[in-house]
Amino acid sequence: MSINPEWSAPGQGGQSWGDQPAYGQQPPVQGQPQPGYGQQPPAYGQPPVHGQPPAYGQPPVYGQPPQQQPVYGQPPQQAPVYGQPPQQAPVYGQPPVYGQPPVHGQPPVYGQPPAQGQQQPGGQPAPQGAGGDSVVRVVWVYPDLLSTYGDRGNMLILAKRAQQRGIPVETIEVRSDQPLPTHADVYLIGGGEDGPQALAAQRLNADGGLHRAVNQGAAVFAVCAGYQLLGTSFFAKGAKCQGLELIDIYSDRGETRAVGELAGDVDPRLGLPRLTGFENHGGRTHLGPTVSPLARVSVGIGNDGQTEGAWRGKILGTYSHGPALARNPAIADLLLRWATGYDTLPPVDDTWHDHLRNERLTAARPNPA
Ligand SMILES: NC(=O)CC[C@H](N)C(=O)O
Repeated sequence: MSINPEWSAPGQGGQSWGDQPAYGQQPPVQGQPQPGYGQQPPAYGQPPVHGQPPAYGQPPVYGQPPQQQPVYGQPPQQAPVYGQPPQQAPVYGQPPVYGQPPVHGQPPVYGQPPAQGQQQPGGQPAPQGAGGDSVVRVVWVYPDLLSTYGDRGNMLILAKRAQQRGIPVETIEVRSDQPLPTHADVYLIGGGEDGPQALAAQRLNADGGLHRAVNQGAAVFAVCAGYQLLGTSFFAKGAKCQGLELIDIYSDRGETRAVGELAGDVDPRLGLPRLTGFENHGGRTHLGPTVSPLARVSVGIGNDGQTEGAWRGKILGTYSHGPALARNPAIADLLLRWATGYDTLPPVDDTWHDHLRNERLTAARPNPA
């Protein structure tokens, strides 16, 4: 992936929301199936045997009534009867709603069977993540080098929120002396001190697995040191280090260390509530024209006191620890939607996340205007 060498100077470029398409309007990633009309829900378990009714949880067979995929915490819905019209007719031009069959041209909703008559032999494959099947695979990259302020929680929250929806999920922790698997759907990279951060960047560049995974359409969520090393360069222990060049950012050092609460209003195209987190970093990050800031800072420093984090496609970086996905569960759901191709996920109980968010956002002291 090439990076535009003519980056704007800090504070001049990449500071607007840019013209990236919003989620749901992203251009297709090469080699990735696009969810749409006539697609099947993800397959679970074994393929059905010819002449046998499909077992619970298996994909529907053409000519047989599709069965409802169960959703954790939801009562099973009645499967449509062959020869009978579906109970709810899809409405053209309406966004998909959980509990309704998929609409032509719209991504399907997790847990819904295709509507009767939409099932086509030889149709499009089911929406799926970069791993090529219905299991969402989450790799936690180098926890032996990059894991500060509870970054492990990001993996736990992501897995928990998948399980709560009945989405099969596999978590894989990959140490820095192991090759990085390239078949996963989401890669999590945590924060770290300068020395381990520099070593992690060297090893990730030598391994090449993260680059291959991104080219195959995997999502990346990176925090602090992990965020900095996604760019072209960063500073560690006073030395300029080569980054992964996966996004159009670079980092230098600030005059002071940024330590404390971090909050901001997220790029509206991502459809997320306010960002909240804890930051502790010496680096300052500058965005080129091909990435967008994740948020506009209202509390703390983030990239440079104005913007915080960056995103492009399915790569998202932030200075927010906390862990970030415990404080911002909507980001976890965004990653799950990117991984599964589903536009909508069933809601889950966010009571404790909301308590945490309210408490932290209330405690945070806004920057002077
Ligand atoms: N918390 C972190 O990940 C720190 C990142 C980096 N070492 C810095 O100080 O900027």
